[in-house]
Amino acid sequence: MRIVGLTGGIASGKSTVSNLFKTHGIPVVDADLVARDVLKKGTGGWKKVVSAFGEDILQPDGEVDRPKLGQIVFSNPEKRQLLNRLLAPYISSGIFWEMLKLWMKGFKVIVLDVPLLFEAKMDKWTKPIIVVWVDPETQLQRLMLRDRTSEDDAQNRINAQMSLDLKRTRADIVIDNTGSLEDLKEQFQNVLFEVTKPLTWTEFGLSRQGAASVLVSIIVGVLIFRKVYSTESL
Ligand SMILES: CC(C)(COP(=O)(O)OP(=O)(O)OC[C@H]1O[C@@H](n2cnc3c(N)ncnc32)[C@H](O)[C@@H]1O)[C@@H](O)C(=O)NCCC(=O)NCCS
Ligand SMILES: Nc1ncnc2c1ncn2[C@@H]1O[C@H](COP(=O)(O)OP(=O)(O)OP(=O)(O)O)[C@@H](O)[C@H]1O
Repeated sequence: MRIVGLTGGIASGKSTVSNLFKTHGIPVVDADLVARDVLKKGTGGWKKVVSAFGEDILQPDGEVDRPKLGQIVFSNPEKRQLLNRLLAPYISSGIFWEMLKLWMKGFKVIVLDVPLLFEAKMDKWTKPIIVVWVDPETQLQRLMLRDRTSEDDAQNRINAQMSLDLKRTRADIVIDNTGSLEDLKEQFQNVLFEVTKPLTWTEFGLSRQGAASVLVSIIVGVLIFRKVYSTESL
């Protein structure tokens, strides 16, 4: 199985690119959605976060008040690191289960959309790594427009991540999303071509079909060995 890493900065356009992959039949594991699930009321992640941050971060219905928690962690690096530490094990196992489901369905190429791919050191599991880059001013404007936040809040969120310029140096493929959606779709065609190239032997071995071939080869090998051995001992 080929595990493609998709990352970038906040509001750089990862979800927009993810949607393009999905419309071309390539499944995407979205780390933001996994992170939402592990923070739902009553889950292990929720319990850890409530005991560390207190019940003040809860809405009247007991769910986490996400904007409120966001205000706290995006303006305070220590609290952000604490939240990351508490949720990281739940997020990684959530991503693993999503990948396993896709593996069992027989998908040969999947995309992991993880905003913190480098920060969480998950880049070592993915190849190629795609970074969706955007120029800083466009990023700020798109973030403020999408989340209807102030410039200060938006800048805090941007500063909470590794810089996009650094991320692009660690990419195999860079998508420059500063232009229009049409520009993006044009670049995406080349990306799709790269990502859907025939699998390498290692990638094939990691796919369900590859694992099944290895298993069948082992069974056939054992049967031949037993046949040869039993004829020889006659
Ligand atoms: C703080 C929370 C509650 C704020 O929720 P909110 O709904 O406002 O934002 P949302 O989850 O949609 O995230 C939006 C974007 O913020 C950025 N972001 C989220 N968490 C972090 C973080 N810990 N550090 C840096 N950037 C982050 C990502 O680019 C993400 O795409 C939420 O982001 C959260 O639980 N974060 C910790 C979990 C995490 O690390 N998520 C990233 C998945 S790898
Ligand atoms: N090329 C583009 N032209 C104009 N607007 C765009 C373009 N690409 C994305 N956008 C808009 O910019 C905003 C951010 O894009 P998107 O939500 O895809 O970013 P993201 O990287 O997934 O963000 P996050 O890290 O918060 O999940 C969205 O409102 C989206 O519609």
